[in-house]
Amino acid sequence: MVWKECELPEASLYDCPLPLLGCFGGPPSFGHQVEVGQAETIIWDESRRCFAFHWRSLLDQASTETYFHKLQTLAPWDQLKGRKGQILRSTSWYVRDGCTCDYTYGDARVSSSQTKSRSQFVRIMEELTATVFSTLTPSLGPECWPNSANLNYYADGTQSVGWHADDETLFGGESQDCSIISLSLGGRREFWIALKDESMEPIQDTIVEMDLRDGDVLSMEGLMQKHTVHFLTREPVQRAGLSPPRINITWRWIVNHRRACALRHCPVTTPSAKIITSGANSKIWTRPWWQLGEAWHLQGVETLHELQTQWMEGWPELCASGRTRLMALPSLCQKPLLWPKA
Ligand SMILES: O=C(O)CCC(=O)C(=O)O
Ligand SMILES: [Fe+2]
Repeated sequence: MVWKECELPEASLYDCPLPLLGCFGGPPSFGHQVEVGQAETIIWDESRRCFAFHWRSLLDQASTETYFHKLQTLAPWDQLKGRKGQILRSTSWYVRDGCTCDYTYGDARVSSSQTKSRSQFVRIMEELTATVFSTLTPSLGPECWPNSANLNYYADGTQSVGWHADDETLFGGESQDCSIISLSLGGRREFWIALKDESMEPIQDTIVEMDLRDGDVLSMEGLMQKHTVHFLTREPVQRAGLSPPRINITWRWIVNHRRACALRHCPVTTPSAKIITSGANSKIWTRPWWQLGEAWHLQGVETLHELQTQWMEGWPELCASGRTRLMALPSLCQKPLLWPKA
């Protein structure tokens, strides 16, 4: 789907580089079958700075079955109910590394403190986070992995999530780049994405439909939460009650911790740069590096801090020279990122 260009374009990738998770494993494909582990581009809208990618079967069946079973039985599920008392779905909330932020979803508040007593749940989530992110972004360490995840349990095809954006203040998605990565376990379900109008309603002729199957990963990146809404549909009535259960894990980066959280003033590390170290040289890949080809070599620069202090001054000339486009000088990343030497 190609959306009509936005009249008031957002900052371009050229002016404000953004490392896209969908590009970590090589050029993402557009609209054709890709190899396992490679991303397919679902949305590439530079004018709105909206990007979405789909990895089919990132996790194999043995892993998905194990994690499905463990999470189904051990996650501290809270049932969300509609006005008539019907169960909409169940949710659970996971935070890493001493964060105590809770999460509000509509009227429901999902507390993180309950997860403290659920050390088994935390262990499973740690393991699953490591499995997924060491596959998606092998060159980034655990300090760059998301610091939270929302989990949904859909008992059957009657349970769903209506049109919404993940634009809570915690994640900053209403106004700044915000990556959200979701993993599907269990039954296949249909997922829709659309541009939104001023009243947060989907614009009908922009709807992108896709299937999310067991083991699939979907990322929504850049300003997706500002410009679009998404929807997990109900299954058609005749088969809704028979559809197999599904668990969805949606990882996010909390960038605005709550006032009571000990991490309130701690810098957040997101994968805002891709520096590949090889030998004595660090390279920053140009963007899109598979089109422009040449990578920019940075002698001996190992941390983002060095990169910023040593290179920011020369940045306008570098861009103006047209020699290269730097892949990433992050807005969100306030902490130096260290990459291991090859
Ligand atoms: O279950 C899904 O795939 C979507 C869940 C979702 O959009 C959310 O939790 O915000
Ligand atoms: Fe969502």
